[in-house]
Amino acid sequence: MSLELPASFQTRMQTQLGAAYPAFAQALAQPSPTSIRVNQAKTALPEGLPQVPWSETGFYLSARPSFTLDPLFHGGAYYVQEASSMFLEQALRQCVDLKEPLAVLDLCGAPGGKSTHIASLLSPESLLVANEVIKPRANILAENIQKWGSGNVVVTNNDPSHIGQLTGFFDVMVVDAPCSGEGMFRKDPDAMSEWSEANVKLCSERQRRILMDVWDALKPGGVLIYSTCTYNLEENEENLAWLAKQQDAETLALQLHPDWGVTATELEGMHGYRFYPHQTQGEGFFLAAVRKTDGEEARPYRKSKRPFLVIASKQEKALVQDWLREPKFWEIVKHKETLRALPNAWMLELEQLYENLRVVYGGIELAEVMKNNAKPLPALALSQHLAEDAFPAAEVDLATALKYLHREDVSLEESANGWVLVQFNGVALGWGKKLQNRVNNHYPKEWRIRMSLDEALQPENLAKQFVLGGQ
Ligand SMILES: C[S@@+](CC[C@H](N)C(=O)[O-])C[C@H]1O[C@@H](n2cnc3c(N)ncnc32)[C@H](O)[C@@H]1O
Repeated sequence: MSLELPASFQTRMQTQLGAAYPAFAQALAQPSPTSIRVNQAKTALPEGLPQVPWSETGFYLSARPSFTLDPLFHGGAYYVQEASSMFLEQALRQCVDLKEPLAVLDLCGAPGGKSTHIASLLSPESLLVANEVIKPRANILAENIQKWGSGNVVVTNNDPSHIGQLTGFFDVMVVDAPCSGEGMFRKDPDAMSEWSEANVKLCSERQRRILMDVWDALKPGGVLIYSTCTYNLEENEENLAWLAKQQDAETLALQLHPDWGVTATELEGMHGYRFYPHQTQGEGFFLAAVRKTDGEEARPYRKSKRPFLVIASKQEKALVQDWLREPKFWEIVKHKETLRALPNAWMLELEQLYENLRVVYGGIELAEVMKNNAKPLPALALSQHLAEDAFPAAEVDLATALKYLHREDVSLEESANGWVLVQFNGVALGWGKKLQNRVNNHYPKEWRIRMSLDEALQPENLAKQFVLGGQ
């Protein structure tokens, strides 16, 4: 495969890389590597897969399987993520004390690669706000957050300028900015057809606006991690140098292992890290960690008279009290018919978020309550916090798991009547309700597998190995 790179992009890269340009161009003609990041809260790390060097839970696959046909993918046991972007892990581990309870923002969150990664790295006592400005993309982010199952995450759908009004709210902010996508050319040829000099300029200006809009929401002393998947200086080093002129900001140096092949860069005292496909096994990527050296502290938040979060009644709480592993950790709130669990320690901050932002999803959606009856919701099935004995589980084979995820009728022979957690290889997929002579499939319509399963259900295909060794 050889890519027809835009002429002025080639000229730019020749200037930037000099003698290394032919190796770069050659690497772009190779297929892009496939990698996944494993959710250790749901499954063990695989044995025998080559590791992404800068991530403890990142692994390369030798080929790209049909992830849609792997139930563990739907169960949030792993996330398919480009390897270079997993370098975020190094920035967080090296610049932030992850044992502390932190308020963290992922500003440009959809579809959720970095948000799910951050959620796994934070302590359970932390709070992550995963934001996405484009509504349909915010819904996809919310779906992936529910499947990952962390619980201490709120998904919002706001413009950076709205979030910027939460002065001094966040200890850490990740800005994985929309960019011209030069680093994605071999993976996503559409990025190449949309590339132009004018678009690079437009992206750079938009990134500056985003950084300025959200800056006030970072605490003084807090860390902002800026990343793009593009190579040009305008969207990377030049933006950081510009930021340092506008605000009290300095970059933090990261320790690199020489084997990683990551390139350290510097412009006007601001440091960044570059991933080139001829030097690292991954796509093009840029990252810098910035510390805010001065600025306004958070103002004390005064709850408004009408609370935005309504605490559930004693009777309502009693319906779900045995469903979570550590009930004391959570506060149960009610909105319309829905009961949700939110981390107790963050209720004041959550009140502020619900008052000021458009919250698409928060905490763990537990149940819909009707006439003193609680119907468990999909997010609870996929939650890392579901109490083990709260519901009977039915382990199903691959064919049944796929039919369940396709929203077909399935039979769960062994289980008693009532709500049953459908699971594959020990990973929960969702709810079934067993009645006298049938099972109601409660997998959400919006999440169902849409492709035909005819071919996948052929015995020879069912026998194939899956990504994490299940079958
Ligand atoms: C590089 S993608 C984020 C990928 C994501 N962090 C992940 O790891 O899965 C950039 C995101 O920024 C969003 N975006 C576009 N314009 C924006 C703007 N003006 N302000 C903030 N975000 C924007 C896009 O919708 C897109 O989801």
